[in-house]
Amino acid sequence: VSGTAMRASQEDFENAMNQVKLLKKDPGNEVKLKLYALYKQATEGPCSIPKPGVFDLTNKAKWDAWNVLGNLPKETARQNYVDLVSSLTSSSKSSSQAKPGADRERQGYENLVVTSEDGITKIMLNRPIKKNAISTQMYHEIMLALKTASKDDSTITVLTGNGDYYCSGNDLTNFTDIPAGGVEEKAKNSALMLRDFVGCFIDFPKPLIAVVNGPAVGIGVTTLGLFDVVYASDKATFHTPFGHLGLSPEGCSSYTFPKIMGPAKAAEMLIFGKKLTAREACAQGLVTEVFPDSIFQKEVWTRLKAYSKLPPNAMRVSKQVIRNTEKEKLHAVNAEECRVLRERWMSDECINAAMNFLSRRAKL
Ligand SMILES: CCCCCCCCCCC/C=C/C(=O)SCCNC(=O)CCNC(=O)[C@H](O)C(C)(C)COP(=O)(O)OP(=O)(O)OC[C@H]1O[C@@H](n2cnc3c(N)ncnc32)[C@H](O)[C@@H]1OP(=O)(O)O
Repeated sequence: VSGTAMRASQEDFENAMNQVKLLKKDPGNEVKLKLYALYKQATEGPCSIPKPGVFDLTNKAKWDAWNVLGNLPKETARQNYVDLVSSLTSSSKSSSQAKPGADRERQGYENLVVTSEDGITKIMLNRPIKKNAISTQMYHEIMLALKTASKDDSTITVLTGNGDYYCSGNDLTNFTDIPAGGVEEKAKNSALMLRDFVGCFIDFPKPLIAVVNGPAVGIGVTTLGLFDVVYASDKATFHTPFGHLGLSPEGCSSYTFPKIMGPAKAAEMLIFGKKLTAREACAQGLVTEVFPDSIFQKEVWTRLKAYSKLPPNAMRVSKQVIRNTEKEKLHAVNAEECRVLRERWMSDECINAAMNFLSRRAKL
């Protein structure tokens, strides 16, 4: 694989890294080693670590693959990485069956349905049997969908849920998938993932609207403080049971919620886990408007279609003027929340709460 015609940007490189995590088919060890080597070369330069012993087969294979790249420049390695990922994703696309309407519906996501129509990109969480709980794969899919939507030709972007729930928060089975490096490694990687995930909401450049079709829990609620507009069905509820789960707030809610509803109301939600009805959430400023469930979809989409026809540049610029004064602060809050959570996830309080749910001893 070579790529000298164009130079891949850091953003292209990061997108390619996300795409690798979403590959449906295992590309095989040879390709994985090549990806590993190009990644190391692109990020660290030529291999300078000691050669592993002959019996350390895996690390020796990785070392060989990296070392063989010699003095290949970092930029070239980055471009080759992007080219290689692109060849993997295009071959997997052409081998999967095209669905009718695929021009408007972006396929390739396992737990999202992403459509673009009437100037609106709709990202729908699509795991209704698990109440749209967000698995690790889904965090990556949502990040990719948001990054793609930020660059497409739609004027506004909507996040919503399929089924009776908007989102039941973090998938608690994420606590069971512990890698060889143990719970510390999992907590470290999860904190990085969460920071990137919330960062995508902070940096989203166009109007971002939540269409909250049903109950929202945990991170499905906290991230609402980073949307521009939140419409809710009167069947929706808003629950952040961090205390019950031995957790602490995320999604910048430790900053946005006190700002939106005042510190006392925010504390009741974020420390004591008080569940709000849609009307209460609206009265406290977290929700823009509540609609009876029977007319929710019709009313909201009629309104959004009208908004999507407004001049796109004016909408973008207005959003940025509103957001830019806060951006640095929001990123700092996000980093601090993730730092605290990394500790929480390793606490007995948190691990016991997750295990109680998973062993069906507790539910919210
Ligand atoms: C070591 C470190 C690892 C850390 C990894 C962290 C990664 C980033 C974390 C970001 C921080 C986010 C925090 C949060 O979001 S906190 C909130 C977490 N959510 C919950 O606690 C909700 C748990 N669910 C429930 O209490 C109930 O399911 C609910 C009230 C939502 C619905 O109840 P109902 O009776 O109507 O329906 P069921 O319980 O029968 O649900 C149907 C099936 O869906 C499964 N389900 C629902 N929610 C979740 C969930 N959050 N995680 C996993 N699975 C969920 C439920 O088990 C049912 O499945 P089965 O049919 O197979 O039994």
